[in-house]
Amino acid sequence: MPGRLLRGLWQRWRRYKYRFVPWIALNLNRNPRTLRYVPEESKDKVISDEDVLGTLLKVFQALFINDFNKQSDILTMLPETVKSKYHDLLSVQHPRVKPLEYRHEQQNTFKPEEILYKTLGFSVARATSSLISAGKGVFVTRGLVPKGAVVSMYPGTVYQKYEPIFFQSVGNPFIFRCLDGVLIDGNDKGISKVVYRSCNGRDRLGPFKMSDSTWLTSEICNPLAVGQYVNNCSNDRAANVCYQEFDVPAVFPIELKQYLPNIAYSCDKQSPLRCVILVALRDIKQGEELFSNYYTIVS
Ligand SMILES: C[S@@+](CC[C@H](N)C(=O)[O-])C[C@H]1O[C@@H](n2cnc3c(N)ncnc32)[C@H](O)[C@@H]1O
Repeated sequence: MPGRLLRGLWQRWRRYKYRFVPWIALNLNRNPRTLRYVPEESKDKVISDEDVLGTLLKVFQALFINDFNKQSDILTMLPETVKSKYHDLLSVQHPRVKPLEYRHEQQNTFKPEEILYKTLGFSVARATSSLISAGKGVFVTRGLVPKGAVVSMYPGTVYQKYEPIFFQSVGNPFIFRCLDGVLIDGNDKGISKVVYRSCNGRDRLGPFKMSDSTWLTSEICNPLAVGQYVNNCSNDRAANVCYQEFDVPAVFPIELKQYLPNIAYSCDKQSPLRCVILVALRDIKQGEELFSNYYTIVS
């Protein structure tokens, strides 16, 4: 009898794909309604990888064009076809400025949040959570997030299952666990910050940055990279976003990698870079706080 019970518990634990380990240990019994069930791993995705890629490229391209006068080192290294694509995009967005003059002109750049709003029709930012003693949260500061939109990204260092994370994980509520056991450390302080910065420096290829580290500062270049601050839903605050994993394809433009807020802990070139994005589960209005579901059960 105890054997059957233990086996049952073990099977349930194996099916249980936890997201935030310390949080689950403390809160599972208190908040049973915050569990999210998905039928099988392959059905965990709410939107297609193509849609995720399309949105990221759209936002990153807009950020790149907005930063155009700071991108000259990168532009000189790009093939002519790619350069002319950006010049075309630039002339559509700034019709009165000739591309060659552009680098020398004082460009009127917009803030990244403004670019996000112009590109996707909404912006998001961190602020004190509407939940008592939940610290910071993430809010829709402008516009409307339509159902199915990529609303945020979960930044951080990506660890494969077998890589050492013990010291970074002690007392760290920002460790996110993917369905396949890959971990993402989204803490912007302490040892986690040092590790991310060091990996970011390691992977730089001349003028090409392979990831963005500005999410560790108050001047964020990629305005989507605030997903680690999204709080967990509760019995009276239903989840309005969910996590979705996304592996960056090999065809991802090298000049746009500077906006990816994730980096691999070890430089194993075999596996694609894992990112986690947050997708809106319904239309989310200006002023609303984002709530995700920290627990996912795959049955
Ligand atoms: C990934 S962090 C989220 C960001 C956090 N609010 C902050 O300001 O650092 C997870 C932590 O946020 C807090 N948190 C998340 N959801 C919560 C909720 N529904 N109620 C209270 N605290 C919450 C818990 O302290 C949890 O360990």
